[in-house]
Amino acid sequence: MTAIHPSILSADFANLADELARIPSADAVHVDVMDNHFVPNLTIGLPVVESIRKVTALPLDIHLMISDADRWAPQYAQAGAESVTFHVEAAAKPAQVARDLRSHGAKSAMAVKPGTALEPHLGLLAELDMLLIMTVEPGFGGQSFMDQMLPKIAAARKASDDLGGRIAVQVDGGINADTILRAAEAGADTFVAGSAVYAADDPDAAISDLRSLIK
Ligand SMILES: O=C(CO)[C@@H](O)[C@H](O)COP(=O)(O)O
Repeated sequence: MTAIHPSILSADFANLADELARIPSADAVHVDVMDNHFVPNLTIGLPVVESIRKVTALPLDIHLMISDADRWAPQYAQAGAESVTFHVEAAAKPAQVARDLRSHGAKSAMAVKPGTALEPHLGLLAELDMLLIMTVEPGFGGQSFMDQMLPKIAAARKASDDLGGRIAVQVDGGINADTILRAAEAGADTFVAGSAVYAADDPDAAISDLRSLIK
């Protein structure tokens, strides 16, 4: 099973309800929360996520690019997110964060930046439902896919398969018609696409086009 999660980072933030209505076939909406501390960019926080929850029936896939994930992550689960991704680099007790997310009814996911090795953190897999392999430096949309992350995607796939394939392998950054197949062949099954979807005249058609490339 594969899934396409459009990132609203490339959408019009002044018209989010309309922008969400343009992607009815998305498997989930990817919401990038940035604090200008963990990453050098500032986007939205909890109140906006709560408002988004009210205007779309699509599942919310929250990607926290914020410091102190231990404190904030559970609140996004309480806001109705289907999944909450925290960065392992930003969590003091990642296993506890993952448990907290699940206890609030959300899937728990852990992200690693391009420079962060995956192996030291594989002991957390039992607490996780998804691994996010960043394929750009987090912070901005419209960057180029880092091919050097392909082995890390493959390692995440193997780690998931060793546990029966239960854990989704998400990729985020530079996913478009030129790169999605490489990421899929390396083992990714969940694809975040921002500019490739929202720069298109018809974002929902762009989702279909991406889907057709990995079928
Ligand atoms: O988390 C991030 C960026 O840090 C992403 O979710 C971007 O929004 C993806 O945008 P594109 O690379 O697809 O334009």
